[in-house]
Amino acid sequence: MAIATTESYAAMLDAAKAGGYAFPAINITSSSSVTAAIQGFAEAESDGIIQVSVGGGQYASGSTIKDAVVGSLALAAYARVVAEKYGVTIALHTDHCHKVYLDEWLKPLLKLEAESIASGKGPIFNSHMWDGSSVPMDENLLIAEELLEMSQAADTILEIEIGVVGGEEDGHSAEVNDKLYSTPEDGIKTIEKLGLGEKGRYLTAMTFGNVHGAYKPGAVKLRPEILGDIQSAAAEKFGKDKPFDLVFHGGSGSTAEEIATAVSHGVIKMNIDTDTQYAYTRPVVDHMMKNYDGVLKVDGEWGNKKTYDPRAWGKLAEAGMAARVVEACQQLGSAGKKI
Ligand SMILES: O=C(CO)COP(=O)(O)O
Ligand SMILES: O=C[C@H](O)COP(=O)(O)O
Ligand SMILES: [Zn+2]
Ligand SMILES: [Zn+2]
Repeated sequence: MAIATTESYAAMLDAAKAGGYAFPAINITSSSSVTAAIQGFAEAESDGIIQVSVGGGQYASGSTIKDAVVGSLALAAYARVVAEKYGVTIALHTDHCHKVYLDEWLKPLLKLEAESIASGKGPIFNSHMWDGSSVPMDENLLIAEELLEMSQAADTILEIEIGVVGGEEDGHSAEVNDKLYSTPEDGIKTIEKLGLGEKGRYLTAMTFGNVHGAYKPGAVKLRPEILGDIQSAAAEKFGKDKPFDLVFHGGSGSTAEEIATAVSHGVIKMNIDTDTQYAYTRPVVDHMMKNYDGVLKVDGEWGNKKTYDPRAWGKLAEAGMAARVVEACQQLGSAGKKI
């Protein structure tokens, strides 16, 4: 088992929908965080999803280079090689692509993937997100329709955002307003434009108060039951039970109950970044503080190479992040679920 194929990714998503569980989708930005996420999935005996944001791709290309396509391809290539060693299937995804990044990031990736398919090779990523939250709904769906067509040529699944996820994502900050909560009308409009799979499979991030980042309890009002209302209205209109394959953004800091309710309404992918970032950094801070006079050359001493070797603290970081991935798999019900 290794990086998902088109078929095995579809099987993962179908199994999650039928089985009432969801996969964590973990943001990765470096070879070390790719390893950490996959290690976590392996420890949980769970298949999973890793994803690159435009900022993550820029960083991975080299912080002075900032080429999101190069960095995304580099992370995918690294993941493809190392994932072979872990007994789980990992899907590769790209996260929020706003309109301003379509031409420099998502469309070039989709074109490269279509070429790869046309020449008989497999896809590179398994799915990509178009984030139309900063344009009017009609334009969001129009662009989604175009990208869904491109996704078919690339053999990838498209994720869309209906409503607005709050907080920040690569410089895009959303104001807290009623768009944080999607409506049944939004759901019906989406299916009227994009169909029920016959134009290509898509995942939908319907918003229910989601916010990127982690906040003190009470600051974020998640209303996951909204997802049930949207699924029911669409089911009644189009005659298909739970027609949406839903995505939960801003997974960090959510309670087990909020997660369970969202999953019960058809969430099959939950994005986690802030909590896994913290889980990666926390053990490094601990290591540096405990080994202060080893990682530093204090008072003319020579420090201790064994403590400042980046592998010494890197593996602690990876273990910390992996443990948070295991927790996510347990909360989402994907632990022990492998295709
Ligand atoms: O939604 C996310 C990535 O798209 C992650 O959100 P958090 O950082 O709140 O976990
Ligand atoms: O969009 C939210 C994800 O956490 C990605 O974050 P980023 O844009 O800072 O890389
Ligand atoms: Zn968004
Ligand atoms: Zn998000």
